[in-house]
Amino acid sequence: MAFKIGLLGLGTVGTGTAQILLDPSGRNPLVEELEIYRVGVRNPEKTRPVQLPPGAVTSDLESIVTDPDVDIVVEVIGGLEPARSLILKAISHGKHVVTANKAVIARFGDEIYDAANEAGVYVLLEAAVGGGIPVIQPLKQALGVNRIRSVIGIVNGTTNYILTRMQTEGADFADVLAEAQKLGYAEADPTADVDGFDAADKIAILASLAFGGRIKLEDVYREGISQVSAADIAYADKLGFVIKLLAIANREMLQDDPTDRLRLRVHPTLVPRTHPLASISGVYNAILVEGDPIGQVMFFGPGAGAGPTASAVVSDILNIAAVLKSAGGHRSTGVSPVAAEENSPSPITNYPLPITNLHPLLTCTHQHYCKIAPIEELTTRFYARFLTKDRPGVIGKLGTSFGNHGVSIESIVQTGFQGEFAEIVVVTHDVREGDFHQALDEIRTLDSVDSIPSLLRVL
Ligand SMILES: NC(=O)C1=CN([C@@H]2O[C@H](COP(=O)(O)OP(=O)(O)OC[C@H]3O[C@@H](n4cnc5c(N)ncnc54)[C@H](OP(=O)(O)O)[C@@H]3O)[C@@H](O)[C@H]2O)C=CC1
Ligand SMILES: N[C@@H](CC=O)C(=O)O
Ligand code: NA
Repeated sequence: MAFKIGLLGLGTVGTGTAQILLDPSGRNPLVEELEIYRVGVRNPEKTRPVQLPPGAVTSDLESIVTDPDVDIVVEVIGGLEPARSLILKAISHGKHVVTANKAVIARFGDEIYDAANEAGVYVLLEAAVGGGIPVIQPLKQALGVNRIRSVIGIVNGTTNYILTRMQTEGADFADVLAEAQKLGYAEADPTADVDGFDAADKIAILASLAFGGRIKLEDVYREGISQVSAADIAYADKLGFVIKLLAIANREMLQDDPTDRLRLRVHPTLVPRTHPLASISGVYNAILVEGDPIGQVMFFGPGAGAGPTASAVVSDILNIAAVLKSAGGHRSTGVSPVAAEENSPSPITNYPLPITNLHPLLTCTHQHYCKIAPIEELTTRFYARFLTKDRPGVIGKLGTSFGNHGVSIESIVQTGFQGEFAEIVVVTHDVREGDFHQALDEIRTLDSVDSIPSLLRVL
């Protein structure tokens, strides 16, 4: 019994996926039963590094998702449209779907999972978060009995690659980004990586699984890495930190907050050098999950790139094939309900059967939306860099303004000069974000303060 795959996209991830499927030797024997049946691309004339069955490649992707012979559609074209419509069409034609597309799931996951549950098909997305790292399946299965307290991750390979190279070699931001693009790590529009959108999509997906509710993407607070300068990387290093783009989801059950809200945020963060996430470098990702009773568990591995991401894609295909296989026949010889409904002139008589009882550990069934606390209510430490006039008493004035708003300072140092201005770096103790910003508003009015070029949170 072969499972016919309709592969949408033959770029970085699609090519890696085809390479595994075309070379099953030494892998799980079920891989031999997965057949690349059709492949959809934008430009079928392009020379490809994989040899595909004759006539398999087409630019008519709709014909793949509606093809009655296709069992599993693999969406690795990326972007929002036509990805969303193709996934929905595949579902309505009874196809199971595997996708690496976090952007589409973070925005349209509710619509897609409602449709999939109704149609009795699976939509799996292991590749969408952490590339090759198994993290989606463990959250759904192996960690499912835990009450999750927090998920903290380095979930974007491109930005971690950029920050690592800036830190270790003093490399230039634009040069390293171009390299990450060449290596196939970056999104088609790399601002999705640099400005934190990709990490926000990923933490929304992880939080939804960890905390068992849907997440509205606009509730995720987001900052990218473009404001991180070489100077901040150097000062952070002197203070015993490395700067990482972290994606954080945690549940804070405060005594005076009975609503049990989540805090969701993506921003560059000073991570103490002794923290397990501090040593994650290059394109590697890591996701630190804390729950009860397990305590801490960390998932680590390559977060982007053809081979690792394809490993996750094919593991999802394998999971679906295994479930279909253990359920016995997965095709019907009757007339397809879709063909009947569409009054098809040539009724389809061999089509994928919907599954009446979807495996509860492979599906996503939650319906309610999680409550999210606003960023102003976050309590965190801050790092701030100030440019001030070189006058006596400036540090005292900064201290007074912070004190006026209940901000307690852990360290304050004058680090040097930038032209005519003195540079002062402050690290605070834990402070309510809203109070910290009020203090900064007051500081900005001080005659001796020129500007505040950097403001970063500290883990
Ligand atoms: N790259 C990575 O490391 C990772 C990527 N992902 C996700 O995987 C997905 C794919 O990424 P990646 O492989 O890097 O992307 P690429 O840009 O390398 O490949 C995209 C592929 O899809 C095809 N395609 C794109 N748009 C259309 C369209 N409108 N109609 C037909 N074909 C289309 C392209 O065709 P053609 O070849 O003819 O141009 C190409 O084959 C994205 O959702 C991405 O976020 C997830 C984890 C890691
Ligand atoms: N652009 C993404 C690719 C994987 O999801 C990244 O850099 O992490
Ligand atoms: Na993954």
